[in-house]
Amino acid sequence: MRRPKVLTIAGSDTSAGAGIQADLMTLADFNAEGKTVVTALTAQTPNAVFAVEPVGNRILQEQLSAVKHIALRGIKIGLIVAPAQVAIIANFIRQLRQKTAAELWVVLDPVLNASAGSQLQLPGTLEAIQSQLLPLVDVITPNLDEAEVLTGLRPTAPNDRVQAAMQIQRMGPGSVVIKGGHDTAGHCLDYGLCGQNHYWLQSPRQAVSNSHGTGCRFSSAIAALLARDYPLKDALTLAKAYINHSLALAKDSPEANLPHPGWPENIELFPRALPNALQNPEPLELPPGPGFAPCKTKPLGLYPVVDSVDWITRLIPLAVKTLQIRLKHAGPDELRQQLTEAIALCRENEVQLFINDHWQLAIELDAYGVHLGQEDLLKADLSAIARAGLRLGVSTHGEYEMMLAHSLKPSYMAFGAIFDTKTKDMSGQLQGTERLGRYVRLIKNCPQVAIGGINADNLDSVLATGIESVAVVSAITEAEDVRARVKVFQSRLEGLTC
Ligand SMILES: Cc1ncc(COP(=O)(O)OP(=O)(O)O)c(N)n1
Ligand SMILES: Cc1nc(C(=O)O)sc1CCOP(=O)(O)O
Ligand SMILES: [Mg+2]
Repeated sequence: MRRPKVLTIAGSDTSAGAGIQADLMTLADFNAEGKTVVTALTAQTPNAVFAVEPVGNRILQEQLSAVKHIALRGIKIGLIVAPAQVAIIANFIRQLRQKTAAELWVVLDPVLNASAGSQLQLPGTLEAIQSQLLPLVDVITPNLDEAEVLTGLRPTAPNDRVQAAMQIQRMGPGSVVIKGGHDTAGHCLDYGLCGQNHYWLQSPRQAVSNSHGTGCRFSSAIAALLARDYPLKDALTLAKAYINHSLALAKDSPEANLPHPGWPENIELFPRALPNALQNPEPLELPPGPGFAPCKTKPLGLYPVVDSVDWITRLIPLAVKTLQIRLKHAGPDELRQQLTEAIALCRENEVQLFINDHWQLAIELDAYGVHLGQEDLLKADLSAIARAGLRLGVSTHGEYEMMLAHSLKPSYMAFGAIFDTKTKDMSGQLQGTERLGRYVRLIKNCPQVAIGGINADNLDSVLATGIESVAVVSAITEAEDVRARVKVFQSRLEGLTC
């Protein structure tokens, strides 16, 4: 799917800073093809609304009929001005869902804040949205004012944000994103309740004289990204980076529209992912001191991940310089014995050996490095790993996890799973080469490794992204001729650095 089709159902804004005009430009920035259904005409500048006129029910219905045959992957809903409009739109979504088995994401930007709401909406619209539309919505993106209108509680503190999101979730939407753009602290804290998972994103507050249209852009970006099969946590991360970029480029004029800056490509403008703002409203802290030791060999090159000392013994004579031992089923005695042998063998042969998961043993046995997944990362004593001089490699699956890992300045970051793999269930976490290319361009000063489903046949497409190291399991361990397979990988990877 190159350019998924996404419909925006919203009001027209004469200033083009918000509404359907801003939605279309945002959808284009995220490579989605926009379709439009107009709910109202407005006459406005970035800072004043002069007139709002709802379109009649018949023309609203006709517009929806005209797009109902399009294979839509996403719908973004913005301004709705009358209860009758809510009923027509809800009916349209119900019919579309009945008609097609394909996934259709519906994102609602509720445009409900008390002051604008009183100017823009007819009485009964809010109640109609709550009773008829919310049960059909996948993601709702209220700001603090709108969350307060929906729940009666202003969710200022992180815990209130969770409570408010849960309350809104009970009204129907599977996911609730409470935007922190109106936070008064030095940072904005955005919170996503996605099913039962909690995601927190922190960005420095940017004071601009006109932030008109940020809500429209944010929700349109999310709709486009969901339509492109991004998981919601990654869509949030990218949508926030987009808003941050737009605000950073804003002209200091109340009349100037915020720019549409294109796909986010500057890591400095990405939000920081916080593991759990309830326990700790700060980003994961870098361990004090010099941080994690760098890897000696850069790039890591071919990086086989194996499950025994036997495999390490076979691969060392083939000039493999980076290895990982990944033991998932060994009991404590066998684990200690295998790791002790593997570490000694690799040290003797100047091979960089990473221990998967078992960071305490890795420290105790003075290993070269450890590799941790995101969940282990939150439980591990990162300062102890850094103090002991061990390298740290971190798994990431998408932009949200990438931002969590990036704040730690690890010795390398792994991006996966690039392709489907039989070695581990990675469903819902496949990245593909287009996304891999974006990670490679974003992360400038940390060695990078791609993993997941990489084999001799698809290696060229992986290397075309600019990645210089690949971690593989089955491509090596299931090769008929291991020596020949290692050579294939080595020659293509070495070719990159010649
Ligand atoms: C290089 C590399 N990248 C990713 C992984 C996956 O690690 P993790 O997320 O900890 O999952 P398990 O390997 O423990 O199943 C890896 N091992 N190596
Ligand atoms: C262990 C593992 N971790 C992944 C991740 O994306 O984090 S993918 C993966 C399996 C890699 O095996 P193969 O090379 O056989 O596909
Ligand atoms: Mg692990």
